[in-house]
Amino acid sequence: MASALRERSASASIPSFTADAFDHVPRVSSLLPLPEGAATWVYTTLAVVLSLLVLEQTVWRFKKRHLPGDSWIIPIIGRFADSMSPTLENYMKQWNSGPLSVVSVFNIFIVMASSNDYARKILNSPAHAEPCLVHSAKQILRAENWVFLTGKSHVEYRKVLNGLFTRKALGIYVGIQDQITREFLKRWLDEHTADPTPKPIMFTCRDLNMVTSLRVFCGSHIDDAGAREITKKYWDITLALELVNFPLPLPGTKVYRAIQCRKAAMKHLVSAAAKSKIAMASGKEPECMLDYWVRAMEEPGYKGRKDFTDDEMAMVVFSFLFASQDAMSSGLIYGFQHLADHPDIYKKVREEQDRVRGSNPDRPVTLEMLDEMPYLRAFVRESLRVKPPVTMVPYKTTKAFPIADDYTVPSGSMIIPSFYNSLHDPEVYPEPDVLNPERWLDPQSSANTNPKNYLVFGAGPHKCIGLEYALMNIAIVLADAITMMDWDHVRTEKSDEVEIIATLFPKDHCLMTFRPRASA
Ligand code: HEM
Repeated sequence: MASALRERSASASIPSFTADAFDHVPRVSSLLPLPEGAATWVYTTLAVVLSLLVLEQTVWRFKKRHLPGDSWIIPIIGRFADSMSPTLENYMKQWNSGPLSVVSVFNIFIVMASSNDYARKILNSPAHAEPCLVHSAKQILRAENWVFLTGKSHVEYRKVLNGLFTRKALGIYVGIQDQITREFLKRWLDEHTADPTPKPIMFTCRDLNMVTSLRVFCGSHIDDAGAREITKKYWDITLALELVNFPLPLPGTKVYRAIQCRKAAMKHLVSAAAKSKIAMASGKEPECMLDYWVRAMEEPGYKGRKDFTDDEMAMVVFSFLFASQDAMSSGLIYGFQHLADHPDIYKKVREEQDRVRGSNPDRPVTLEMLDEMPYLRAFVRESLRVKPPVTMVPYKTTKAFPIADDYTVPSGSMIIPSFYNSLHDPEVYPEPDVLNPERWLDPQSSANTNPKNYLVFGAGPHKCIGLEYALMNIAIVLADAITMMDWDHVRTEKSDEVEIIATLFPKDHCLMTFRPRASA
């Protein structure tokens, strides 16, 4: 008996690899009561899924090569969770991990370029990379929008549109910007007089900016109800501007809601373009960008160039709203916050305003007056440098892009030049986090002698077309606000934290109080 037990336990502890040895192990098929055909299907599916997962990791490693980035990726979604709630700290970690680094989101291979040289190389290599903006941009703007054009057709389009931002054109817009700003500031003052508790200026600034844009672009060709509808719905577009969205624009998704907003806005913009053509044909004076554009198309020198349909004009105006609303709002809000937090700078900006406006604070702002405000212009430039509204612009490689001697970005990848490190380079901007408008006042300063670092508006063939308009508008709002009102920023522990909603905003949305100016 004892020897029999010994024999049995020995054979049980070290089974020999014969078919018999597995006789006591229940067969998998007996655990899963599947008909034989279905079992084959399940095994095949499992094998295919497993192979795809292995393939996914292998492709990732193959593309990544030696660049900093995850050693393996979360299957299918990759860093989707991070892209849903991006933080500046996470981005900075990524940018500081190397001049080129990689991430994967929904199997989109993404190369981040953080150095000035690589960022500029991407922006200036139209043969290898073109802007794709965020993932949802084509769905929101429509794939045929001019901003997606490349090469010769993009150059031709831009040649016409550049004409909308000449000094002569800006001279028309400045009066509209000044007038709308004053109307809004009066309303802010009334609201703060009725209820002096500090209020976040996030949405007040967004509304001011949207109404200014609509009136500059479309004048009275959009009625107040239309302007209100676009202003109200536009937030849905901002929310959809994540780096990578849920792939399908199904009802209920952010991209779906953004598309509905575009449709509503386009209805008003197409009608505005048609009304502008009628107004100009009847001999009226141009009062907005659309009028100015229609008039330019009627000039004899324009013959033979592209005629724009109402729909095409509306799509251009929509692209301007798309490109400007978030960036301008961010620039404005940080402009208010930075001025309020730096009383010495606030004082200098106000002194300059009083000097230029003399005894008449109600005198409408003109381009010539803005020329006499170098300190304000230096401040706006510096405020945008410290907190650049657009920290990066996604591009897509159209062919393999040999960006470095030891690395070629595969064709079809997303490649993202980031501007933050260029704009905070201590060699060019000593004490880069310090807000110092004076660095722009000395023509020999390293800030002025290294313009290639100032990437707030990008570079290359797609450099921001609205640059001068943007600088002018932020300057006018701050100039009017500092002339008409006294303001205080209520600092919270979140004032210096950054929230990324398409562009950068202070996390507490900047709590301000405004009072009528005590002394003129
Ligand atoms: C503070 C405000 C603004 C900032 C920071 C800003 C920044 C930028 C940046 C970084 C780019 C990408 C450049 C590139 O790919 O190299 C860009 C492109 C563009 N911006 Fe702006 N922008 C601002 C305001 C505006 C305004 C007010 C308008 C229109 C009125 C505008 C219209 C455009 C357009 C149409 C493009 C695409 C140009 C093209 O593809 O040719 N932007 N902007």
